[in-house]
Amino acid sequence: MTSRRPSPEASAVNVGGVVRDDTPTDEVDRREAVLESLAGTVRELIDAAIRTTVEDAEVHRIRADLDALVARLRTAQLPGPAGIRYNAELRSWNWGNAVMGAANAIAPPLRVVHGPSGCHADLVLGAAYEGPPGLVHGGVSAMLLDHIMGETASAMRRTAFTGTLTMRYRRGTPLGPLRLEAGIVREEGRKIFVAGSITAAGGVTVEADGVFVQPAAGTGDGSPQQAST
Ligand SMILES: CCCCCCCCCCCCCC(=O)SCCNC(=O)CCNC(=O)[C@H](O)C(C)(C)COP(=O)(O)OP(=O)(O)OC[C@H]1O[C@@H](n2cnc3c(N)ncnc32)[C@H](O)[C@@H]1OP(=O)(O)O
Repeated sequence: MTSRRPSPEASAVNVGGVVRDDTPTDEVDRREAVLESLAGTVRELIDAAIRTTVEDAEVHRIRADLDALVARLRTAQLPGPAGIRYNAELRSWNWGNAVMGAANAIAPPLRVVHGPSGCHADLVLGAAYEGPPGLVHGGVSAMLLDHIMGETASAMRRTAFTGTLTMRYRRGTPLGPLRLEAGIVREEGRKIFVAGSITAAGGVTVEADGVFVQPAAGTGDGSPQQAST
């Protein structure tokens, strides 16, 4: 580990809940790739743990090995959640985010593409996201739509919190490849109305309407425009 790795304790300045961190962008990129690789393996671990059929004694041995690995990771830890950080170049990173955090193995993770008429994301959900047999858990569908609709509302240039999210589950969403889409319907003052959907091989499975609210001036999180997440 180099001494220039992201080190909030050393260089961070808290700005209203979003943390200024003067780690250079190339160092952030490097560290992000390292943590993303770890998260990918942990994601594999989650899937393997759900689907394993190895005998009990082997499960206990694997658990002991994993306990040792957890202890090694815990030798140097942030004091709390990862939060959102940004540097002077407005490179931002929120590695713990539940939906798109690069270091978060329970995030699918989502890679949102911004286009002229909204956002979309393609992803594949496996066994870790199951609700009804073979189908995506309804809360997971809501989480994914909340995120892509919120990111659409924010357009990477303003803060917008979810005020109201209304879901219509048209039919079961199968585990496997999915597409999320979201677009702004209209804006009224600080309110941004957004529509979103999940599409599987057979068509749309979930539709959502959301009202996202920009907090009144002085009550936002003080974050900058996000150059990247
Ligand atoms: C800059 C960086 C960008 C980064 C982007 C990265 C992507 C991030 C993607 C993240 C995605 C994930 C996103 C997440 O997960 S965000 C996490 C989940 N959401 C929250 O935690 C929000 C909690 N609630 C609040 O903070 C406040 O209640 C908010 C900010 C929502 C409003 O508090 P505020 O004090 O400001 O409100 P106001 O009373 O002055 O009313 C103002 C107007 O708004 C209307 N209203 C109020 N409440 C609601 C409501 N619940 N539904 C519909 N409408 C509502 C109200 O009628 C009024 O309209 P009008 O009467 O003027 O017509």
